[in-house]
Amino acid sequence: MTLTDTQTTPVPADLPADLLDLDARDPLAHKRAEFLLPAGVVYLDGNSLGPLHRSVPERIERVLRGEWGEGLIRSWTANAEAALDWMALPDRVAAKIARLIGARPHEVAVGDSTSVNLFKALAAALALVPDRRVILTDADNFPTDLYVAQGLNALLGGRYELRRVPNTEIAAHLSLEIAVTLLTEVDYRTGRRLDLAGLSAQAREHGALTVWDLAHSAGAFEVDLNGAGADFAVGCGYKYLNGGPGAPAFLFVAERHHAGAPVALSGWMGHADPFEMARDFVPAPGARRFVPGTPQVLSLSALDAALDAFEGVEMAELRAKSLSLTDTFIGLMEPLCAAHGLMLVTPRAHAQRGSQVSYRAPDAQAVMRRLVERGVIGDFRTPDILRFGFTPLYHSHADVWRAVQGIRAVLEGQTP
Ligand SMILES: Cc1ncc(COP(=O)(O)O)c(C=O)c1O
Ligand SMILES: Nc1c(O)cccc1C(=O)C[C@H](N)C(=O)O
Repeated sequence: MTLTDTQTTPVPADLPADLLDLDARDPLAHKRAEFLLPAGVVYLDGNSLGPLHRSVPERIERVLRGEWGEGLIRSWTANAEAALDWMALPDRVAAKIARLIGARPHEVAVGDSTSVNLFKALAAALALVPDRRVILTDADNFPTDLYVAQGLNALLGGRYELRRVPNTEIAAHLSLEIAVTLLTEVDYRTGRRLDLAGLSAQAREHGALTVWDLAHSAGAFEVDLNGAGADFAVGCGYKYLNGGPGAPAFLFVAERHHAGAPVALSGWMGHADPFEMARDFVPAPGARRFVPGTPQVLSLSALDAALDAFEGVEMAELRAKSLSLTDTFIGLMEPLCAAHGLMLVTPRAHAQRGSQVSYRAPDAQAVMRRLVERGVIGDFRTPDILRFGFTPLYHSHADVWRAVQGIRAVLEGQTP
């Protein structure tokens, strides 16, 4: 299959004029050409794995042959003045992510997986509220968030209660018992978006700390962690940030916690001076102390290159387009829902919607399998969810139209 400049994809002949007009006025339309996508595919799964950014293959080639092949170990420190040294690569990537999530560069650490960063964040947060014993979370939180909390609690002698409540009832369950709220801003199944600012403020009023999972937020719309007074956050590098499979994740630690938050995984690369080879851990300044080991240079380089897609992008514009895409999709899907028994589970209210649209559907797994065969790539999530992710950097309203035509064909049992 060839990877193509998706700008060459022809506009469907039957595209309604209002959608054509929305695409003609799209201030982000030029971004589409930066991504390499397979021809004939409508890719609605960038919320699981972002596509390949045009700059990545060239960057990886340069890192492989030039920096690794030729530079060898010298590349850890070479060309620092030109910001090309590997040692400070995590910091450069952190600065790019910081802009997208309303953080300052030294509040963001990049490395490890989201799960590992959840562990570090939760361990630090719990230690900062030593007199409380309840972790409040969403009953339907992403499994890794629940498993990490369970594992950490077991390590801590089982002294915490993991209180799981529906994500519509978090505020009602805040009390003086809660040590930490462990919440994912956008629900991976339904696409429901929580009120990060409001819940952070309410948690603070109750003396609880917040750990936010931004897996389905970072790069999808503007996030303002400091504006919200959030304490800790984590997120994935391979979803809306397009860093590639297994890309390093990020961890946000608000500056006010740097001095007091314990570093559970205190490794040598989080030391203030790793090559001093000192016997005792002295943390590096800022959030970098939370990345214990050697930076993952190849995957960090891919993420670094892919993040340039956000350069010059106004996040409010990104959000406006995301809402326009999801509104259009919801509207076009309405007759199909009525005819084929699909139920929209994503909130219609903009403030409560991430950048995906999901439906409960009869026979959802088989429907998604047929959709993928037709080139409309979304996700099936248990037990009966069809999930479609929209990414304003490379989707057009014409893509939404194409996707709905594909869904109609599958639901009506047409053969490709
Ligand atoms: C909400 C959420 N958190 C975390 C993860 C992933 O964590 P990790 O990067 O450790 O696989 C995902 C997706 O896999 C997710 O949807
Ligand atoms: N991380 C993933 C992987 O390694 C394989 C397949 C899917 C994923 C995902 O990211 C799943 C995703 N977090 C979700 O929201 O469903």
